[in-house]
Amino acid sequence: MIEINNVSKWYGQFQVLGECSTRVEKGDVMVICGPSGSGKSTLIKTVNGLEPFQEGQIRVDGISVGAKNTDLPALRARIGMVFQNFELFPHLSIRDNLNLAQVKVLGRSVDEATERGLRYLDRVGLLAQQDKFPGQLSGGQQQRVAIARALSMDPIAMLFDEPTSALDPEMINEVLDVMVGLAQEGMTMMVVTHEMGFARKVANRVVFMDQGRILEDCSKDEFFGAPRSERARDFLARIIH
Ligand SMILES: Nc1ncnc2c1ncn2[C@@H]1O[C@H](COP(=O)(O)OP(=O)(O)OP(=O)(O)O)[C@@H](O)[C@H]1O
Repeated sequence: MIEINNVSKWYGQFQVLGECSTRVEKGDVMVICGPSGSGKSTLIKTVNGLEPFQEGQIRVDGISVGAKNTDLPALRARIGMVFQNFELFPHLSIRDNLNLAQVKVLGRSVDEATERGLRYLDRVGLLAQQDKFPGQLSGGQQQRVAIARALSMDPIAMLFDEPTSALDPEMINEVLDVMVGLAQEGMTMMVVTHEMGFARKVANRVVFMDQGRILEDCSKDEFFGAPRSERARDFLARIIH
């Protein structure tokens, strides 16, 4: 469903991604982990066209990403993305945050968009908040709205870029619980996270990155059991106590 082939990217002389290749099949839950600055966010953002790259190819459900004529709105309608900082529109109500892209990108009527948006808002437990504005919600609630907004576009896959790292500790689980539910329902997911508990619980694949390279691309059991690279062993030793 998502195919990343030999993708390289440079900022000037600095190579942020080096010949990265991996594949995500339907129903995969891939956790991407690695030290700070290893290129995880950059890699995930190349998948929906947010980060251009100089070499390699990416294909998402048959759409070629990075090619000059990529249909970015079509791509982003198929792939849901959830960011560290929620990226909700502060001046719009929660209901309108959920409606906007459905109406503008998918051409749904406001009634249809509202009906779908509220269904997903209910699913993340926030139906009662529909008239509020993002600033009136907690960080964990805002992130759940961001997930509901992405789901209301009927994505074929969801990308999560450190979705809990801007949250206070007591709010992390409410967001992870929604993500665990999605994974268990079979949603295809790529998740950049430091939450190794989440990875152990629901990932079926783990990619470990270091200095822009993919050093491990294996099953969860292989990764947590016996990672091949010394860098991954060091990383696990440092983050798992
Ligand atoms: N616009 C930019 N210009 C120059 N360098 C950049 C730019 N954006 C990111 N980088 C660098 O690219 C490297 C990879 O960044 P990236 O955010 O992808 O890493 P990451 O693994 O997601 O890190 P973290 O876990 O800290 O979020 C870092 O060294 C970062 O400083």
